[in-house]
Amino acid sequence: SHQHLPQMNFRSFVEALKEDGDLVEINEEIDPYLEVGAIIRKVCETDDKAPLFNNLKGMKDGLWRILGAPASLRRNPEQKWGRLARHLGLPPTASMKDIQDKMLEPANTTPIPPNIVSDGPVKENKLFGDSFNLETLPSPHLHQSDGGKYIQTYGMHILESPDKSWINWSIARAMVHGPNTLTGLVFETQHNWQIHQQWKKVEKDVPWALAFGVPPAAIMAASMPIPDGVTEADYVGCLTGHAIDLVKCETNDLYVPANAEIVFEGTLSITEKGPEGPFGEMHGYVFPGDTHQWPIYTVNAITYRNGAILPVSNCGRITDETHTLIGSLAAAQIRQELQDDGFPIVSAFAPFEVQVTWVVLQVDIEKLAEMRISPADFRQKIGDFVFARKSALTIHRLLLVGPDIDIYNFKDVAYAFGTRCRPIDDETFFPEVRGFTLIPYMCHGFHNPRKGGKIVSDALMPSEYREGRQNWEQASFKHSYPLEMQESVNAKWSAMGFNVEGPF
Ligand SMILES: Cc1cc2c3c(c1C)C(C)(C)C[C@@H](O)N3c1c(nc(O)[nH]c1=O)N2C[C@H](O)[C@H](O)[C@H](O)COP(=O)(O)O
Ligand SMILES: [K+]
Ligand SMILES: [Mn+2]
Repeated sequence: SHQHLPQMNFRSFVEALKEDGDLVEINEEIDPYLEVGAIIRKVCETDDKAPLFNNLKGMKDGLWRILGAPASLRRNPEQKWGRLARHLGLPPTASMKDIQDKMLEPANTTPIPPNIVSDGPVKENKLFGDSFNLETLPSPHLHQSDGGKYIQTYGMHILESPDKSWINWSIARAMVHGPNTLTGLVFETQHNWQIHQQWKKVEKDVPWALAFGVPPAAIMAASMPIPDGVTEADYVGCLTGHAIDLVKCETNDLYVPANAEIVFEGTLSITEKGPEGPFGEMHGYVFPGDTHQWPIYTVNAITYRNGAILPVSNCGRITDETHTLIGSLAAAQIRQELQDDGFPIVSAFAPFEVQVTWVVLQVDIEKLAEMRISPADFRQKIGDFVFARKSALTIHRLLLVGPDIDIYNFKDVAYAFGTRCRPIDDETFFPEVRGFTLIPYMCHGFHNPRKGGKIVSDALMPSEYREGRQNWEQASFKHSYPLEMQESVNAKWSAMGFNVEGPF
């Protein structure tokens, strides 16, 4: 198949999906009120092709088409992660481990700063002041009980620290608030919150840009909790091997990807707030009427490409971008930080079946045995380290497993959790650490919504701690029969008349 260069722009990414047969173009008129959302939601729940809506009710002056489910799953098990792989120029058969390893390549390497250009496709059309109205643009109303039209679910917020030492790119939701205003989450410990705090100190509203349809490698970095102070643009340069082209905004001194589909330019208020939410979120719930006050973004200008495409993530029940990206990339970053601190962790993944509220950590049991550490001490050390870090903001359980478990296969994870982790005695509780309020058992549960509710569950067994080995065999086809027996049975499987399908 075509070996794609790292996707340096959103359009070639959409073309790659089309070439892969992973795109459904919808040219009949679709209503951005619920109909777009319903189609994207069904795509996410059935791992179907990405929908490209070319004819939205209310489209005007080329604003806008919509691409749904930009980084959700493919049904074909050989290409389960293909849509994510295409974000990074990896082959569509890449594994999640390949994708996480690729996203960690720039860690601890020299950054490749962006390339400043004077023009680009994103400058093909420009609207200023009252020549646009966010309330009449075809912004999608994604879930029936959402508090507003969530125009921003897969765009990239661009914020610069007052001292210009740090430019952060990140995804955070935002909904239409007025003709030229949005309200959106600015969540404590996130980098948009950290920078917002810095501008509060200098008592100035935050210069802001929101770029939609950015180079796919950029939106992956925007979704990843890379370290405080690291400029995502430099990280993306490492990721793709070449400097990313940026062009200056019309109305402020921020820079945006020159080939972005759409850019909003404006300010993020340090004083004004407005009603935001509820929103059908990453854990699969909407609590009708659950509206809160969050900061107001003011849009002063819109620039956009001809035929501009707005990418939309309609999140909720699995599987969508909040699972494939928030879970997987937080897990990758947690792995990196544990390894940098000398912990014997091989890989990490947030299972979709628990709406990415856990991270499963694969432990190198030979190294673990050399540490001569008790289970209680190891759990305490790991929990104290991880739960104090921003990268684990969204994670409430760490599950420790040995080498015979495929952490990307929940059947394997549940098998280990259900049989090797003795409730109470093999678990360590963390009631004092920062909690993730978005999880329903936090914000709508019985207890403190901001603190505690985190745990390390240990599915490592005594022989793994003491001898660095597993003193059992799985009673399974792969582990209870000599390899030649497995091979001979597999060789004659279909001839015997068994179903040729199957994971073997
Ligand atoms: C991929 C993706 C990531 C996020 C979100 C979405 C998608 C699709 C929404 C669909 C919009 C839903 C919303 O929950 N959302 C979201 C969010 N983080 C927030 O603080 N607030 C949010 O509203 N992240 C996660 C953040 O993007 C990551 O935590 C990232 O690490 C942040 O960047 P940084 O602060 O570390 O630089
Ligand atoms: K980020
Ligand atoms: Mn960041």
